[in-house]
Amino acid sequence: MSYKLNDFEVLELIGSGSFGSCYKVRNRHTHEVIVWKVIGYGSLSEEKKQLLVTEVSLLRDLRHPHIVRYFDRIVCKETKQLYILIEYCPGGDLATVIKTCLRNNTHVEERFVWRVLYQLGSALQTCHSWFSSTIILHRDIKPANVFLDDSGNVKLGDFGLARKLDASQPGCVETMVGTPFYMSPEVMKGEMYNSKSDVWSLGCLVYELCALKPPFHAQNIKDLAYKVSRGRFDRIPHYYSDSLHRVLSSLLLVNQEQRPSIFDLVCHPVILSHLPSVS
Ligand SMILES: CN(C)CCCNS(=O)(=O)c1cccc(Nc2nc(OCC3CCCCC3)c3[nH]cnc3n2)c1
Repeated sequence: MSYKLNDFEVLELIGSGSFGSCYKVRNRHTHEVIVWKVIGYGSLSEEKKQLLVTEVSLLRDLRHPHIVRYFDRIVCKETKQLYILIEYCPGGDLATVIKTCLRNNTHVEERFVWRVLYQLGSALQTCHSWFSSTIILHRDIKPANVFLDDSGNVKLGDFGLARKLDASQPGCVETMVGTPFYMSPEVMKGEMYNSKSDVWSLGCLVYELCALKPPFHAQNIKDLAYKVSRGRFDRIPHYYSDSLHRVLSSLLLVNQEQRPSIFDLVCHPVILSHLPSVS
């Protein structure tokens, strides 16, 4: 079914990003609450228009319980705006969770950390799977791109920088993308971004969820690159278990050959042992 703008009532602005603005809207007929991202494409460069087309086409292909669901898009030629209709996540984003912990001097429960690790790992497994004959690299995994539903489950969003890799030419896409603090050693060295770079970023995100700061931080990209290349970081706080520290240390191995794939991660016995028992 294709929608019209008038099928929706705007409830509130959730926030704005480099792409445009994000609104919470209600379907006037079904009363379903969703999000629409409004993107003005009139002044976009051809490259940015391509990024936009990429995000929409990727989201349409990706169906997973831990990836925000894409519903449809509406093009308004008069105003040169694209409305991307996406699943609303009432729990907000992990960036807000981290800020709240810092403000209240609290920390995230280990049970939740394992849940985030497994759920984002299974979302990335779908992206990195070959069955769809392409590999999708998210390339901008960060707390502000991970949202919570109303049951405390996480959903990976914002595939604006994602890229499809043709399975016949496996491996890589261009370099130097994503959040600098989460940039992997290989990307810092100017090598190609690949699926193990997403694994590194996942390790940085889960580390930050525990320590409330990224594993590698510096005042400038040169010092950051040096720290990342050495791969040394403080242990997560001692109220988190050694097994969690060991799993995070494996995701943050400088040598990408030694770093587990997303498939290794989601099948790892220690991850599976922390999943809620099915009653
Ligand atoms: C970076 N944040 C601190 C911004 C403050 C805004 N609060 S928040 O923590 O995101 C928040 C609060 C309440 C509900 C939601 N739900 C939500 N938000 C999305 O995107 C937010 C948008 C992302 C790009 C930058 C602007 C904000 C969704 N995208 C798909 N489903 C979405 N569901 C988010």
